[in-house]
Parts: sequence; C-alpha cells; structure tokens
Amino acid sequence: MSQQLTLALSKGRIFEETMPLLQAAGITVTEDPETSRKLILPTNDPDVRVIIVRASDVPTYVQYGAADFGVAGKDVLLEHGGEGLYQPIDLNIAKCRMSVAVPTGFDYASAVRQGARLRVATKYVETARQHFASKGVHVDLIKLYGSMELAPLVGLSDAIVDLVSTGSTLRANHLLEVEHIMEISSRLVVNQAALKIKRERLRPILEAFENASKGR
Ligand SMILES: Nc1ncnc2c1ncn2[C@@H]1O[C@H](COP(=O)(O)OP(=O)(O)OP(=O)(O)O)[C@@H](O)[C@H]1O
Ligand SMILES: O=P(O)(O)OC[C@H]1O[C@H](OP(=O)(O)OP(=O)(O)O)[C@H](O)[C@@H]1O
Repeated sequence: MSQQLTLALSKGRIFEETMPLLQAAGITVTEDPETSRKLILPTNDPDVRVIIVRASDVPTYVQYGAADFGVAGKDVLLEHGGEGLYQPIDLNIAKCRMSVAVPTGFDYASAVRQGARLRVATKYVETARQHFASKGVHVDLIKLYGSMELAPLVGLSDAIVDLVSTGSTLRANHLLEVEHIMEISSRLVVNQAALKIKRERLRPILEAFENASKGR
C-alpha cells in the first residue's frame, strides 16, 4: 500500500527556496501558493502533498503529525523548543542572522556597562531571554509578532532582537546592529513517529534534500 506524505511549508522565501530541493527528489508542486488560495497543494506525485502554513506554525504541524515533515528556520525552531521533531538536515536556505539593534543615537555599550534595565521588543523572546541572561544584561522583553524595527522609533522599546540579512530594513529605520546573536538558516524537520513508520518512503527524499543542500 502506498503511503501518503504531507510536507509543511510557509509561503515566500521558504517555499521558493525549498522548490529546487524538492525537484532534486523528483517532486514538483503543481500550483503556486502566491496565486492559489488553496492551503493543500498537489504535486506531480499523487502520494505527496504540500500544506501551506505560517512559518512559525510549521513545527507544530510536524510535531503533532498533521504533516510528516516540514521546513522551518532555526529562529522558529528555537522558539518552538523542538519537541517531537527530528532535525536531520541544515538545508542552508533562508540564511540570515539574529541580532540586537538600537536607534543610531543610543549608546548600548554604556547602558549595558551601567547595568541599565533595557526594554527589548522581539518576536524571539526565548532566544532573546537566553542571550541576555548569558551576558548578564537586565531586560524587560516585549513580545511582538512583526515589524520589530518600529518599536524603538516610537518609544515602545530601547532595543530590538530581529533577523537581519542585507541590513537595509535597519538602515531605512536608522537602527544599528550592536550584537550578533547567531547565524540562522532553515532546517528540515521530521515527525519522529513518521520517521519510523514511513522510513522507506521518506528516505530517498531526505537523501535528495541532503545532497542538494550540500552544494549550496
Ligand atoms: N530577510 C531574511 N533573509 C533571509 N531569511 C530570512 C529573512 N527573514 C526571515 N528569514 C528566515 O525565513 C523564515 C521565514 O520567514 P518569513 O518572512 O517567510 O516568515 P515570518 O513572517 O517570519 O513568519 P510568520 O508568518 O510565522 O510570522 C524565518 O523564520 C527565517 O528563518
Ligand atoms: O536585513 P534585511 O535584508 O532588510 O532583512 C531583514 C528583514 O527581513 C525580515 O522581515 P520580512 O521577512 O518581513 O522582510 P522581507 O520579506 O522584506 O525580507 C526581518 O524580520 C527583517 O525585517
């Protein structure tokens, strides 16, 4: 009996950057999530389907087995905690870094030296909490769901923890990167039960992903 496989992806850069890896496994998604309103997309393989979810929801769908595997950023996986997930491959896609940034006029180093309590806005509260705790910096974390760069400009926070790639969003908002927290890329995540039950079906796909991502 053939086994159905469900892959969870988010729209945008993860979907786009995963397509060449899927193609290396002989799988083509036959509808475009940017134009289709469908959340379950067919592929050329009748046993493989792709579900479109929010980037931060990918680990949850995979954890509970609603998807057998998915692609999620390290930022998202650290916030989720990784429970129930096997993370075999760094796909080397959607690369960026997580950093602390402040308005250009704010003397972050002095504030930290003086032991000031800083208000930090971020979507990544768990990672930020660990980062500042490891440096002994006192912070009040303010949870946001997007557009972190706005927070210090309107007095919501002194600093932000956000993702940076080209730096153009920071520059456009007169913010300066003052600390590098970690490099970020996206990983393949697999439901632990699916890995056992559907091992034979998953194996060639995981191998193709691994080989294709090595060359990146
Ligand atoms: N500017 C960037 N350059 C490269 N990779 C990035 C960039 N911004 C985010 N990423 C990576 O891509 C992943 C998906 O980002 P995307 O913008 O599609 O979702 P999101 O808006 O962060 O998530 P959600 O919709 O759940 O709020 C992030 O989790 C991160 O790992
Ligand atoms: O350093 P940059 O290249 O400016 O990228 C950084 C921006 O990218 C991400 O946002 P989002 O995914 O909303 O932005 P994007 O789609 O414009 O990259 C992130 O939250 C930053 O705001």
